[in-house]
Amino acid sequence: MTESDLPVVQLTPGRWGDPAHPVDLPAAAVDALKHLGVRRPAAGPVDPVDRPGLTAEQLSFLAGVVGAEHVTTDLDSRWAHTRGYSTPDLLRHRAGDTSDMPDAVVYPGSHDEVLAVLAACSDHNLAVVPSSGGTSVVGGLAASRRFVTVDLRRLDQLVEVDEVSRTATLQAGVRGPAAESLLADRGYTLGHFPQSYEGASIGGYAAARSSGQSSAGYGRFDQMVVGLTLATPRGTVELGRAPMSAAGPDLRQLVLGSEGAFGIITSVVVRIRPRPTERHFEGWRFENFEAGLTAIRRLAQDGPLPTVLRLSDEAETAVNLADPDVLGGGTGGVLAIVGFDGPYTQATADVLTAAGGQNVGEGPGETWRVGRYRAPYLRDPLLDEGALVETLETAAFWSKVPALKAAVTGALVSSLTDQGTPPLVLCHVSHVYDTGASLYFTVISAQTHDPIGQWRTAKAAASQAIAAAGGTISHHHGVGTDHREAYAEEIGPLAVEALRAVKQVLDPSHVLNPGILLT
Ligand SMILES: Cc1cc2nc3c(=O)[nH]c(=O)nc-3n(C[C@H](O)[C@H](O)[C@H](O)COP(=O)(O)OP(=O)(O)OC[C@H]3O[C@@H](n4cnc5c(N)ncnc54)[C@H](O)[C@@H]3O)c2cc1C
Repeated sequence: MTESDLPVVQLTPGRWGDPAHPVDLPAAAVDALKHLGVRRPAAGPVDPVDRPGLTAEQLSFLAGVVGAEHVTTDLDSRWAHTRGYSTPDLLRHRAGDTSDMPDAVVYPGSHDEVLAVLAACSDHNLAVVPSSGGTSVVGGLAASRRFVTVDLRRLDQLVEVDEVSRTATLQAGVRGPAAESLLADRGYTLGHFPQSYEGASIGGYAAARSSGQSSAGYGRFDQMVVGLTLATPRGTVELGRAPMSAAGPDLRQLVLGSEGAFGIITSVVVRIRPRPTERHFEGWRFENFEAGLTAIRRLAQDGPLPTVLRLSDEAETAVNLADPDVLGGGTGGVLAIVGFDGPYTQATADVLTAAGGQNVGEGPGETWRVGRYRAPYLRDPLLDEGALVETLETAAFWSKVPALKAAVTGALVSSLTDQGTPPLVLCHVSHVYDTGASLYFTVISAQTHDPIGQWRTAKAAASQAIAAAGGTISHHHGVGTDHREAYAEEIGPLAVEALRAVKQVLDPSHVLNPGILLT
């Protein structure tokens, strides 16, 4: 089975993934939670109580644009569009917290309808939050004032494939598996497989600068985009006349990562590649994280890079691999996953061997490949048991990666231990470049009586550690509302002012995603 065979999952609010295929916690995990002092909460989820919103009559101007059947104000639709899938989002959902609920959901069916919705909302001073897949984990779907959600799911077409240039034009609402399936019918792949693949969409990948698990071979999503169309309250911006250009700054890069603050991306032109005819995934064992880091840096800098390259630290290796025999019968050590779309590259294996790696075969690689979209399903049963579980990510230049890892781990451990809930912190290198890499952390501890505040405190400590150690506040999740202040500090006041000036031109009424990306 490949990614093009996977179905689009209709996400249910407040729980990740396909409700028809939940994941039970393995017994070993339940035991581990006891060691962390995790206790099942007494109270269960609370149903949301509707709060007075805008009425259908007040929103009739939207019905005039998209048709009454494409504007909804009912509680179920609005609740389903309330926030995304960070752990604080899920906890607020369980608490029945409707404070960030949209007043309506609008489903435009074309670029022109998106333009008309934006113009109408500007005229009525009504804030707009675009939603493509709705999988944001950085508070990217919760505006700071009353808003309508513009759900782009009706923009679900593969518009064009240019086989000579190897590009495809995809509309913003095409979800990951649908894009892959549409391209597979023509013999192509996009090669973009984030762990949220089952639910996330083309528009969200572009808006939040997503990076997929095959980034070593296919690149980040922003590297795949060669053109895009942006609807703004003032009209259309079309970018990407040629693959590369020296005609001024590359404005595509200004839109990529703008998270709906400058406009709504309605379609993108992406680079595509022929579908691979074979795939191989295998595990490599290294004595410790530092040795593994040196090995994967060699591949990233001197090649040849495989398609998938990730390296777990000791803690993550121990948790993910219940069977130590998988690591060649050795005790301890760390595991790297190395995947190839296309023929196996012996030269890659030679570099890893020369750097002290031991090939432990296809078993761990296949286990990872088969389970890679199931891992996030574990979060909900962990929360049910009373665990606090959340992830965060960052990136830095290679020379700073070891100190960054130590600083973030230390900050999380001290903050959560100080709160009486010592955590387990797992880490892996998730994406590599010739100049640096990204680190992805998973944190598990018992919940306090206020798990949202508990995580806010721990995340603040981690964010400070990231800044002090020279990392970025986000490698691929984006800014949203959660990282807004840290992002402003990272780029400095003059750069923030420049972004505000761009917003002022494109969105003079400030209706687009207020409070997201920028204050
Ligand atoms: C379990 C899980 C695993 C994840 N794994 C990964 C991963 O491996 N890699 C990764 O990169 N991310 C990952 N994410 C984060 C998330 O999936 C990505 O940020 C993704 O790019 C969001 O896509 P989306 O279509 O769901 O966007 P949305 O959540 O709908 O939107 C994201 C932001 O962009 C804005 N926006 C949405 N559509 C548009 C548009 N068309 N034009 C302008 N602005 C728009 C929204 O208002 C919001 O601020 C994960 C999330 C979860 C829950």
